[in-house]
Amino acid sequence: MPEDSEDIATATAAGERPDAYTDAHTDAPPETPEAVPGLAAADSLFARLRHACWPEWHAYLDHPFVRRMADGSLRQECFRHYMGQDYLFLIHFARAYALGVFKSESLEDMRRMGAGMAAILDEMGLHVRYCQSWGLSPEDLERLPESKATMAYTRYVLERGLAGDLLDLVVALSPCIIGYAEIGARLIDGIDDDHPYGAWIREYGGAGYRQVARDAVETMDRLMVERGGPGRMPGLVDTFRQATRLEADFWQMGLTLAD
Ligand SMILES: Cc1ncc(CN)c(N)n1
Repeated sequence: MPEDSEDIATATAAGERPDAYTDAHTDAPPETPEAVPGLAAADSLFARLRHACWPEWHAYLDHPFVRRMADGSLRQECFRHYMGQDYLFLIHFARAYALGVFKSESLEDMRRMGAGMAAILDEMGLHVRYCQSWGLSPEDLERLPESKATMAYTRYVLERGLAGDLLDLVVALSPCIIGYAEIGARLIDGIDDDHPYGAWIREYGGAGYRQVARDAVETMDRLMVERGGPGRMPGLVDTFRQATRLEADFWQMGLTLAD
């Protein structure tokens, strides 16, 4: 997690910056599931779901919001709107992890879900620091009206968790947790000290967040062994696809300042 609040205070929408994201993602789907370097093995459940939903995954990871954040050309207004909504989003995601504790059938799963909730609450420190640099308090953030994209995504995940079992819930959560680690890993390469979105990139591209994502990959695999079977795959793919589409919609909400 970045300690450097100057990093945050200088996060203004800069002009032209070198494009650090040009070879980030190809839209040609790989023939078989691929490993995600540093995050997931090719035969992991996450890699298989990512492969099954390749067009949606590509649209999420390579969204114009991400490209503009990478090259520094994203308008600060868009970033602020996104960060405010993301604060509300994370409150609901913390609730979803708490639901995961409730749905757990072993102490191991309870601990994992509890640790996931703690990681989400820690992540909100990034949002608080950014918003403080813009003169906003955490209370101001909590009072923001929730956008339709925030509501749609968070309620979808909570509903999957309520209607399904813990495996359904962790699959619904996975594009959020693991997708940002994949994006962060791509953006952090060669990033300048004065990058306008450096604090965000260092948060999601850093070792701490990568470990959170690795833990999520491992939990998914373990639950798939315990509760999965070939009959589960179509439903899990559907959940993963919907959550991934809702991630892309969330970027779009930031980019268009949608309410
Ligand atoms: C919308 C969204 N997706 C994912 C993350 C990373 N936990 C996030 N903060 N916001």
